[in-house]
Amino acid sequence: MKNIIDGFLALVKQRNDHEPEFMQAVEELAENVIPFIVENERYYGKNLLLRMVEPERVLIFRITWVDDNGEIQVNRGYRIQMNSAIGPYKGGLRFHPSVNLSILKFLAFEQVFKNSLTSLPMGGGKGGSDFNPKGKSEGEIMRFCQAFMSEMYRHIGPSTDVPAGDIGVGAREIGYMLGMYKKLKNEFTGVLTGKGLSYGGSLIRPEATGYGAVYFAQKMLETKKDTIFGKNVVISGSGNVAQFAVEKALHLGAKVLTLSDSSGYVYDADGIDEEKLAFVMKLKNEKRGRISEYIETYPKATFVKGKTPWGIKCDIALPCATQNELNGDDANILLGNGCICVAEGANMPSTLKAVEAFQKAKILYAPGKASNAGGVAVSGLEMTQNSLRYQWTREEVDNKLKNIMSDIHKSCLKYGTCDDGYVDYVKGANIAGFVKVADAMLAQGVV
Ligand SMILES: NC(=O)C1=CN([C@@H]2O[C@H](COP(=O)(O)OP(=O)(O)OC[C@H]3O[C@@H](n4cnc5c(N)ncnc54)[C@H](OP(=O)(O)O)[C@@H]3O)[C@@H](O)[C@H]2O)C=CC1
Ligand SMILES: O=C(O)CCC(=O)C(=O)O
Repeated sequence: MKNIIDGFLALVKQRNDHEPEFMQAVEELAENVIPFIVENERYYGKNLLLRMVEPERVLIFRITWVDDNGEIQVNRGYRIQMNSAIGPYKGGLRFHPSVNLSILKFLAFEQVFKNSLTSLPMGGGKGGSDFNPKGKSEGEIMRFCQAFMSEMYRHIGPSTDVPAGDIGVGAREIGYMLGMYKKLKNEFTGVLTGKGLSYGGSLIRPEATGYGAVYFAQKMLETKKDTIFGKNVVISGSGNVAQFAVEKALHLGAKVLTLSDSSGYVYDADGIDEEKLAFVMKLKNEKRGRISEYIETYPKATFVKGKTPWGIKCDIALPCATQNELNGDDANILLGNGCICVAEGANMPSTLKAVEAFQKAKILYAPGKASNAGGVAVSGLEMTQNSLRYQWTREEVDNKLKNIMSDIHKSCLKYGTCDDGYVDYVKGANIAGFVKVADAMLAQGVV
């Protein structure tokens, strides 16, 4: 089996050399899916995985815009239309200086299986730009978003490709992009999700990824007859996903000890409560400040510059910042400190070595494609509401989100429960995600 997997990975690497993040995501999936394909005649010999690692379409385009000093700026835009077997391409847009083809291809690849797990009819895609929103004025952000959409509108549509937010793209940016799309196409459709409530957005979409990750952690703990109540939780990031992971963890009676951004982390031994969370939301979403400013208002907390929070003793860790933010050494420190559960809010935040360590220790460990699927799931529900020209209540959407997270958890149990009872959530998510996409591809022929 190892030879088959190695041979497959060598072939993929040949075509995608210099794309380490993409290869990491492919390797993690291939380890589980290739043995499954070999054991199942229905999927064997059809080159399904080889087809899935090749994007259906990669769009790379120039974005030009004028900054506040009148200088012409040039950025690179991307949209990876990875797989449309089960529905229109669906996935976020990331605006961050680190954005490149490898990062967006790994995100688009993971999105295919994540979207499949939600059981909603959504294919997988991802896009973005190397534009850095930090320090930009409101006018610059708007002009950049308009310039981005002035090319992207040709390639998307409510039944073709439906982008949303990701790092650096929230409701503000989605609003500016929708405005431009509407102007160019002269139509009001649900072509983007994560919209504001007054123009077709869904209740609970901002909360969905963070809430969903905590719902998933809760489901994992239930398998051990445990709950999140009273647990110490360490969270990284302080953006959309992290903020609502804190909120739901607090609702369920946990104590949250940390938050972070790319400059370091804050540790608050007294716990980040509702009031402190409201401060962080204002700091990050309105003032667009740095997490280090937390200690100016809450001086009992400490700020640790340039470090990640994994050294803080906890029961549960929720990485909610970015890819590869938690390495093998971090994983061993968490395990040494008694951590029993890791649910990823971010996409691929744990390196392969970290995943290996969690699995070897047999703790509850959920990969992002399962535990952070709540965001795209509610995006799918936003698409449904747009098609119906209707808006469900907060409770209705939250209940649907809970049910979807619970069903994803069941799918992981179905395909990931080992002979000794240990649940390999990575295997479960990879195979469950694969099956639906593979069945659709088989039904649609070689296209
Ligand atoms: N939004 C969503 O619905 C979904 C998001 N995700 C994933 O969740 C993660 C967070 O996304 P989201 O909260 O939306 O994004 P935001 O832009 O709202 O927040 C990102 C957070 O991560 C931090 N961060 C970004 N890059 C780095 C880095 N290189 N090192 C350390 N910290 C970093 C940011 O700090 P700083 O401000 O300093 O850059 C910020 O605190 C991403 O992996 C994303 O792909 C997954 C599913 C859905
Ligand atoms: O809501 C969406 O369409 C995409 C969310 C996303 O980018 C993700 O799940 O990583």
